[in-house]
Amino acid sequence: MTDVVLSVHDICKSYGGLQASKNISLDLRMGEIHALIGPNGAGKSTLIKQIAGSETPCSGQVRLAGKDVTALDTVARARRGLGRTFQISELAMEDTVFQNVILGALGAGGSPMRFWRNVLGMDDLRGVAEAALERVGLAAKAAVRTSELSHGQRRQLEVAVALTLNPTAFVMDEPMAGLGTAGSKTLTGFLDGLRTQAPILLVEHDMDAVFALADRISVLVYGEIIASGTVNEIRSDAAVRAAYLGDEA
Ligand SMILES: Nc1ncnc2c1ncn2[C@@H]1O[C@H](COP(=O)(O)OP(=O)(O)OP(=O)(O)O)[C@@H](O)[C@H]1O
Repeated sequence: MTDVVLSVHDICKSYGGLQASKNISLDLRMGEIHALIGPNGAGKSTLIKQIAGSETPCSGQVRLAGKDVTALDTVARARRGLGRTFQISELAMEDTVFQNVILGALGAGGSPMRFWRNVLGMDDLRGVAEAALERVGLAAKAAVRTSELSHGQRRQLEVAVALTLNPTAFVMDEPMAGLGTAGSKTLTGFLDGLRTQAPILLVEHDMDAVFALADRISVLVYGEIIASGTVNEIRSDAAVRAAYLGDEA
């Protein structure tokens, strides 16, 4: 049996004359964190959007848990187990932590009430939300207004929202963005423990976090994967050092 949970095959995407994805193939395996790194404008977000379903590739295929999901929209992919967190937070800052988890779960269900009423009663939904908050360590903050959370706690709350759909894979776009050194360290520890629940495709510029977390790293430059390997392989790759890492390696 294959341990590949999520994969893209030969994805191409153009915006006018600009080729943002050039024949990209990569996979995410059970239990791992696979980091996707590269300079600004390399095409990381474009690839993530095609995986999540908010952009359609010109050619190529996205597969989730062995099924071709290329033709499905974001909601359908979320229902099939794709958990996503965003570069820019989509949380409702004036709502409580608990309301965000409930609303997030309802929203991810598409036409909210209809979907969830078919699947879960309100008590069950509360239970799902409470379990998700417990899992990310925010149970004690359930009644707190979201704007009062630290940036790091908001990231954990986004993960809690994603957890309500019991994801088989996570896709995270720059979760460390906006966090200080201490916040990044805390979130790094949290993500480290999350990979056993569902593997994580992690787009991240914070190289300390990437080197601490990644089982594998793929490097994207000008829409192309120029290298893929373990942390040590990538750190010592001359082309990667020249194109992106420089002294950070
Ligand atoms: N909707 C769009 N229309 C036209 N060009 C786009 C669009 N989205 C992205 N691009 C272009 O595609 C290229 C890849 O952009 P993308 O945002 O995917 O890069 P990135 O690696 O995520 O960058 P960053 O690290 O800064 O977030 C860039 O040249 C960008 O200007």
